[in-house]
Amino acid sequence: MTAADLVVVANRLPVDYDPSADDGRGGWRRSPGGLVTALEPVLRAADGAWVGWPGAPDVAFDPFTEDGITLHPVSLTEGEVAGYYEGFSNATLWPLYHDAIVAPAYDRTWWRTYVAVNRRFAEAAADAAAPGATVWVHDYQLQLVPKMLRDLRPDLKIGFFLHIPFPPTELFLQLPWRTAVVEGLLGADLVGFHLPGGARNFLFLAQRLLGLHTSAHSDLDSCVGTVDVGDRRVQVGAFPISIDSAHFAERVRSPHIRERAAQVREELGNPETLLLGVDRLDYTKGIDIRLEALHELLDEGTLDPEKVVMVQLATPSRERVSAYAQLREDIERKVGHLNGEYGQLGRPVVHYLHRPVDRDELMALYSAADVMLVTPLRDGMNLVAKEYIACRTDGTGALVLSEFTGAASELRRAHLVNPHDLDAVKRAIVIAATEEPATAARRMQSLRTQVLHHDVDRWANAFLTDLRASGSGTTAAASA
Ligand SMILES: O=P(O)(O)OC[C@H]1O[C@H](O[C@H]2O[C@H](CO)[C@@H](O)[C@H](O)[C@H]2O)[C@H](O)[C@@H](O)[C@@H]1O
Ligand SMILES: Cc1cn([C@@H]2O[C@H](COP(=O)(O)OP(=O)(O)O)[C@@H](O)[C@H]2O)c(=O)[nH]c1=O
Repeated sequence: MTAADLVVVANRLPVDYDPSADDGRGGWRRSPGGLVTALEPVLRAADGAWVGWPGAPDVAFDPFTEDGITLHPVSLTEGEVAGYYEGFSNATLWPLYHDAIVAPAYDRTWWRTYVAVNRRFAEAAADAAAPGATVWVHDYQLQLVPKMLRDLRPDLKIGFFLHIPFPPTELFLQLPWRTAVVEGLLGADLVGFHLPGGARNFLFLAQRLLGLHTSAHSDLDSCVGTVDVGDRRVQVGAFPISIDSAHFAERVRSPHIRERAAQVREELGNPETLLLGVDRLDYTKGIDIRLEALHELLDEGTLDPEKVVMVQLATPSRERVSAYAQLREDIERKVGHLNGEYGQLGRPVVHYLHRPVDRDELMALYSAADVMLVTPLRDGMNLVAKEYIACRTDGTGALVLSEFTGAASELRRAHLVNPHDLDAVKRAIVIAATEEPATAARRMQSLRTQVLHHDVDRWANAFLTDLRASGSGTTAAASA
């Protein structure tokens, strides 16, 4: 395999290996989550390489090419999946970075596995990159890779982007390995976050934990500051991610998706109001909140069970992490209660699917739904909110959106809610479902303008342009 000029390094490859697929012969399927949705079109256009885990333990594959991208699988043992992925990434960092919605666990053996696996990713990236290449490292699972990779390959341009929120500094300071994480990230030439707040928190920590000289700017462009690390100047910026908006807007118009959207409404009994939720089954997503809101609205008679139907897709996620197993029980109990009290024979009020749904079916659902419910307690961005808007090509539809998503900072005309305030969520659902059509259309028009103009190409270009320009500026150490 020839080395690539642009290399993406992420925990997952864009495809997951499922050993039980195809009657036990094994097969590949699309990986879950918004990171893959966002990066796949960017890398395909650049003929780049992607370094990542194939999603199953104890399998090893040589590099191969899929759809124009060279994939470099990184093998993990069962024990490494438990310590690095389920443990340190998803039972320590994920809850800590999402405002400690569940308590983060601090386990020294998980940390040691995280260090060892980060080193393996850094070595794989060093092998995949051509001389002077650009390497773009992604997300909380790989925060040590930038420094490890710089030590191996000082010739590379190294960028890092965090897809989840960067936490308030007092929460981050709980992490026993906080200094090593900040040092790891500072191996990059550019460290990017969705929002300026995350970038500012990181600048503060670089100064506080490592005593480094930092400067912050309040200008409107994407760069919010710099950190001087020896003779290098690291840029720190905010780059809100997006979707391939034009692709969604075009594909949703195809006849088979339109027909499927009409069929969905028909199959659901042509409800007056179709509510939709689309999430990984994650405690950050606030699925329980929207179910509670619906339950109370039905209890008090504000919504009529004859006229409203909710569809909730909940892709299985991180099922061996205990908080996720607990969440599944909770959500399924709530769905059962709602249907037990308000469903009819053959006509539940909540249709709940616990499996991944493919993109065309998802677009048909976006197209069919009157109100999209996006109510996370915390979310880095939330691409689902943007996908729904891109699919509303006729200008109808309404979005109820948590203030605590990254998307809320751009989608100001959505029905913004504080998900901790159940009455506010209920009010927003009712307003979204009943708003006068001309007012709703003006809202949707403004949301569509935002999403169609700020697409994933713009995000990637902004990041890569700043990355390629990084390294300028003289630090005190360099001029001494
Ligand atoms: O790989 P998994 O453990 O199955 O999780 C799926 C992905 O979830 C997270 O996605 C985030 O990235 C999105 C795109 O930037 C963003 O919109 C969303 O708010 C985030 O939650 C995670 O960050 C990825 O690494 C995972 O692959
Ligand atoms: C439920 C479901 C989702 N998708 C796709 O997954 C991503 C989700 O991205 P988002 O940023 O909203 O959140 P996370 O990354 O999961 O934290 C989005 O592109 C959805 O279209 C899917 O393809 N199929 C599904 O069933």
